[in-house]
Amino acid sequence: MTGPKHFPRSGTPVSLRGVDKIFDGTDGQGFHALGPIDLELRQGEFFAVVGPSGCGKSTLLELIAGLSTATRGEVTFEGQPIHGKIPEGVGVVFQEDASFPWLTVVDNIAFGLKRMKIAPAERQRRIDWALALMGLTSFARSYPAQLSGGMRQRVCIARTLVTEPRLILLDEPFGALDQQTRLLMGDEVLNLWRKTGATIFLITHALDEAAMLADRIGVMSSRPGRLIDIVETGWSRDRDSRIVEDEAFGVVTARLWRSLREESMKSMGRPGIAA
Ligand SMILES: Nc1ncnc2c1ncn2[C@@H]1O[C@H](COP(=O)(O)OP(=O)(O)OP(=O)(O)O)[C@@H](O)[C@H]1O
Repeated sequence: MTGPKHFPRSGTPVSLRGVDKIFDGTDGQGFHALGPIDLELRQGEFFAVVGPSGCGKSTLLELIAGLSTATRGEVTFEGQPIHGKIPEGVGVVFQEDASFPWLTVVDNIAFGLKRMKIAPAERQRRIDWALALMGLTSFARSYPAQLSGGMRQRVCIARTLVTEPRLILLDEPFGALDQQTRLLMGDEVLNLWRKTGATIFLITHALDEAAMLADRIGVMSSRPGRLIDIVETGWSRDRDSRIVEDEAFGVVTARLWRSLREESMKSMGRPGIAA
């Protein structure tokens, strides 16, 4: 049982240059949600973004996913401008449990392949691989209601994985889960990241989650969100959730909090309080 085989090992999977997002405001004024943002993801890296509530994290992910269009600047995936739809090779997993309750686990996962013209044998290979990778093989015939929240989220990840994305976008995928389950789901994601070779872009409000999972962490300012710091964690590729016991983990989370504290207070309308 094997996963994707032919991933490019060099180049820039995602590039954002001078990107701003301005929504139409209710009073006729534009609502500057994001930017300007300049960012280049590295091939095969795990990049996380943290930032205060409402700073534009989901907006940033939607721009990369092709679900929204930049007002200014350019967003590219593997050198091609992104607009209008999710590019082939990109998979997205959202926060909410998006499994289909009327389908079994295996049918939920197969759903991700529906629009792709794939021969039955290859389909089955990918489904078996994703079931095994996400630890769902013995639950293949179960319905989502028979699974825990963590397992349902694994179904959603598996549904994305069968499309063999080269870039996986995760928007607070563990937000609804308890702390222990989140740490263990983090291990699952690190495992799939190693096994697929995909580039991962994760949005999270949890500093410990970002610190545990990512190679690099972008810290965003309060709205309009800009990148005010990029922290390199320096973890080895075979890390897992035990990294939280490491002294260096405390150093990374402390640096993130230092960068974020003032910005978080601004987003709560309380600049400088308790400085
Ligand atoms: N379609 C839209 N039209 C108008 N305003 C929007 C739209 N989508 C988002 N916004 C606004 O843009 C800002 C950024 O929203 P976004 O959801 O990207 O922030 P976030 O950092 O992901 O927030 P949170 O951490 O609370 O989930 C918010 O003020 C939000 O209300």
